[in-house]
Amino acid sequence: MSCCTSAPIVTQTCETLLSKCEVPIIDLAHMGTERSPQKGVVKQVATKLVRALSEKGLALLVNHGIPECKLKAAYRALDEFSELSEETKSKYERDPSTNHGYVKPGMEKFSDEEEIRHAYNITGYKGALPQDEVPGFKPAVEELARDFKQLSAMLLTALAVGLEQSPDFLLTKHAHMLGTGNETTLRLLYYPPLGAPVPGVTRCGAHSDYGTFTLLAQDCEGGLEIQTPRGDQWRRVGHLPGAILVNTGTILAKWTNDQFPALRHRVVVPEHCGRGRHSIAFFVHPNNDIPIEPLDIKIVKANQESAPCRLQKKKRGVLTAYHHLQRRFRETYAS
Ligand SMILES: O=C(O)CCC(=O)C(=O)O
Ligand SMILES: [Fe+2]
Repeated sequence: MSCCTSAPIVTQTCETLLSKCEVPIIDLAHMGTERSPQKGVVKQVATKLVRALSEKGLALLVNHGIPECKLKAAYRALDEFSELSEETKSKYERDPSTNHGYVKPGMEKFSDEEEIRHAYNITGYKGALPQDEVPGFKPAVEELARDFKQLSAMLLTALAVGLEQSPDFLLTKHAHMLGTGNETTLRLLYYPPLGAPVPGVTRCGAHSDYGTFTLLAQDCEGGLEIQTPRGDQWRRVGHLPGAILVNTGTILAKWTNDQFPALRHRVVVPEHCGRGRHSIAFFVHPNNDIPIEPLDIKIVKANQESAPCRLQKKKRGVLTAYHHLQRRFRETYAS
């Protein structure tokens, strides 16, 4: 596996949101667990989370409880899988009916450019994992999926508290994360090294995520950029070792009437010879039957009056979480 310690260090001269102190950093230490949350700490996190997601659309989480060694084990597992023959990999290809499985380079496109990445989606539909070919794959992804699910449950609790709802207001909408009837997905990503930028080739085209929120762990290769809310600029996010990024997805944006914007983001090829990028995304989705329409909540922003969310009358033809997602998949997957 390419690793941050063995390759020459390229001095990063470019500014990032992180280097300009423009990404909120939220410390999750001592939040407790889903069963015994530390209410005072949850409240503090809740305030910071609502502020970060409403003002910036993203935050970096530290002391989140997911150890780096588990992330590295999953990075390694996908590296090993990517090196298998095309014929072997094709046995594990993504099943469009469950979204589970391997997505080879070129299969999923967010832009007109060629997008070179290997992805392995792990959903709650108990699809195949390459146990025989890569023995470390299953334990690595099972442990990580459990950890990401726990972290997401704590964040959903904090978010509900921050929105002045009962602590389980959002959790109940996500009751079946990684079970049937819920499209929450753990996704391992590997972008092989390209040497230098190649015209017409990118790593991941611009898009916003489809779910409630996404948690993203990444190695030190860099390349992740977000579009500023006015849409006029792309900014590098930067890398804070050990931190996990949280960003709003389009479902949370719809629930909050865009008061939590779903940031568009992309991954570009580094200007200097890169070593390959690894990242792990955990896409948090509500249960399939949950309607996606503005929620009846008020969002209290610092120094502003609370804004009512339900600005429109209930419309006919409201999509459920499931139909919302299928519509987005049709836009991005080659058939
Ligand atoms: O690799 C990354 O850092 C981003 C991946 C991503 O945005 C996605 O899969 O939705
Ligand atoms: Fe994304």
